Amino acid sequence: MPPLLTAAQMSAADRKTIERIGLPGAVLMENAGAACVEILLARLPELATGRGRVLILAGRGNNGGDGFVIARRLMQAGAGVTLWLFGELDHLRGDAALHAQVFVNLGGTVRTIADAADIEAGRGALSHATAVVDAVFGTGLQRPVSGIIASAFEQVIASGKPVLAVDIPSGVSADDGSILGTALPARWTVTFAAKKIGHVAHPGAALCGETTCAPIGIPDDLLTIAEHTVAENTLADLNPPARLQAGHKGSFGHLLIVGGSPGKAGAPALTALGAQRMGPGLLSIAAPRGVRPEAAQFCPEAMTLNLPESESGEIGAAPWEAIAASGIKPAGLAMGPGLGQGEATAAAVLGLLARYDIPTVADADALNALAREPIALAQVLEQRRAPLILTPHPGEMARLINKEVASVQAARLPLARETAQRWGVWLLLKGAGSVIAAPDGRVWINSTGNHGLAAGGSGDLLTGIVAGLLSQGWSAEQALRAGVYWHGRAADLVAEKRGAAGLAARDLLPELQRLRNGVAE
Ligand SMILES: NC(=O)C1=CN([C@@H]2O[C@H](COP(=O)(O)OP(=O)(O)OC[C@H]3O[C@@H](n4cnc5c(N)ncnc54)[C@H](O)[C@@H]3O)[C@@H](O)[C@H]2O)[C@@H](O)CC1
Ligand SMILES: [K+]
Repeated sequence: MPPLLTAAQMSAADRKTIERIGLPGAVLMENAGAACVEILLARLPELATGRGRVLILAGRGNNGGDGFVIARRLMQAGAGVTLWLFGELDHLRGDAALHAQVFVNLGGTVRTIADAADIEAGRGALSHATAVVDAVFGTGLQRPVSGIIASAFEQVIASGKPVLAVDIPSGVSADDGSILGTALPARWTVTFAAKKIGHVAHPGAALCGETTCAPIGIPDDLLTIAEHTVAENTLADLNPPARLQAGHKGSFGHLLIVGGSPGKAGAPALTALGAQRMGPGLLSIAAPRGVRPEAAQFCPEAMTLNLPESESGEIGAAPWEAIAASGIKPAGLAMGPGLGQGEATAAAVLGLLARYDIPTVADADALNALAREPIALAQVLEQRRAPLILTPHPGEMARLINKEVASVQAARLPLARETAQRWGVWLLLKGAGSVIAAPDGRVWINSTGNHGLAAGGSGDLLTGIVAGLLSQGWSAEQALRAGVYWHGRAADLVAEKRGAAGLAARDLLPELQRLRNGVAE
C-alpha cells in the first residue's frame, strides 16, 4: 500500500521531477489542469456543448496556476469561463504566471477579487455557474483561510453549486486532514501523482467528495517514501501468525474480559461474542457478582467469574483477588465495556493494569476511569512492558486529553498520534475514518465501515475482536489493524445485503468469522 504523502513529500517529488528528470514544472501543471478538465467534462458533459458556465476561483500560488490551465482548456472546449483571482495578476510567479499569461493571451479575462464589493459585483457569475472550480490553495496551505477568501467560500457553499477541488479542497490540511479556517467542500477532488494524508484523514476527507488521483508525469520511484508517516489501513502488509493446525484450546490463548454493571450486562457479553469469532482458545467474563448471571446467558461458551461489587452493584475493591483465586492465567485482557463509572472503578482499572502486564485493550468506562487519574495512569504505564491499546470514541478521547469534542474532531490525526507517542500506548480514535496510532508515531487511517456502526454495542464488539486476536499472540499492530479493518468490513458486508441503518452488533458475527478465516474479504 503506497503511503499517503505530506505536502513536503509531494513538493520534494515535484522538485526532483523538474530538476533530475528535466520535465518542466509548467508541463506538470498542464497535465494537472488537463486531468481536472477531463473529470469535469465527464461529470458535466453540457460544458463541452457550450451550455454550461464555470466559475474558477484561483489563488496566487501553483494551485491557482492549475486553475489558469483549467480556465484555458474549458474555454477552448466551448464552456463559458469566469476566473476570480484572489490577488494581482502581476504578482504571480513562475509556472502560474506563465499559464495566466497564456490564458490572457487567448482572450481570457481575469477578475481580481480584493474585497466584498468585488464579490458583490461578480455575483452573477456565481449564480449562473454550472460548477465552481476551487484552485485557491493546494498543498501550500499554511494558515487558516479567512477574510475575503473565506467570505467567497461561504457564498459558494450557500449557492449549493457543485465544486471541483484542484488537488485538495482549499482549507483542508494536506498533512493531517484538519480544517484550517473556512474550507470549501467539494463534490469532486482531483489530486496529482499520489493521495495526500488530508484526502483520507477526517474531518478533511469528508470534504473531498469523489477523489481521483491522476498521473501527471512524476515517476513512481520518486513517490516512494522511506519512513512510514501515514498509510491507509489495509491487511496487505500485516503477516499475522499462522494458526497451529494441531492446536488445542490451550494453544490459542485465554482472554479475560472485565466489564458489566447493573443495566449493562450485555456489553461484556458482546465483547465475548466478538472475541469468540477471532478464535481464542478460552474466554472468561469477570463481572460484578450481581451482573454475572445475566452476562453469562449471552455467551454459553465463555466461563464467568464473580467480582466483588460496590454498594451500587458496580465493580468493587480489589477485583484482582477474585481473578487470582479463580486460577485463570489470561494471555490477554479486555477492560471497560459496561463497567460503569462507580467510585471503585478507577482503582480497579489501574490496579488490573499494574498487576496484569499482558496485552490489554481498555475501552469505554475503563477510559473514563483513566481520564480521572492521569498521574496514576502515567505511573502505571511507566511500569508496564506489555502493549496497552486504548480505543476511545471522540467523547472519551476528549475526556482523556481534557479537550472539547469539537477540537478532538477538528484535529483527529495529530491528537491521536501525539497522545499515543506521549503515553507510549496504541491508540484507536474511533469514528468515521478511525485513526490507528502507534507508540512510535506511525499512523494508519481506516476506511472500512459505515454509519450502521454508530449504535450501542458496536464498540463493545470491537474491543472483543481486537482482544481476541491479541490473546492468541497477535502483536498489538496486527490485532488492532486487522480488528478495526474487519469490524468495518463486516458492517459493509451486512450493509451490502440489508443496508446500513438498523445494524445490530450481533449481525456482524458471522461475517467476522468469515473474514477471520479468509472466506470473505
Ligand atoms: N511544480 C509543482 O510544484 C506542481 C504544483 N502543482 C500545484 O501546486 C500546488 C502547490 O502550490 P504552492 O506550493 O504554490 O501552494 P498553493 O498554491 O497551495 O498556495 C499558495 C500560497 O498561498 C499562501 N497561503 C497559504 N495559506 C494561506 C492562507 N490561509 N491565506 C492566504 N494565503 C495563504 C502561501 O504563501 C502559499 O505558498 C499543488 O497543490 C498543486 O495544485 C501542480 O501544478 C503540479 C506541479
Ligand atoms: K484547491
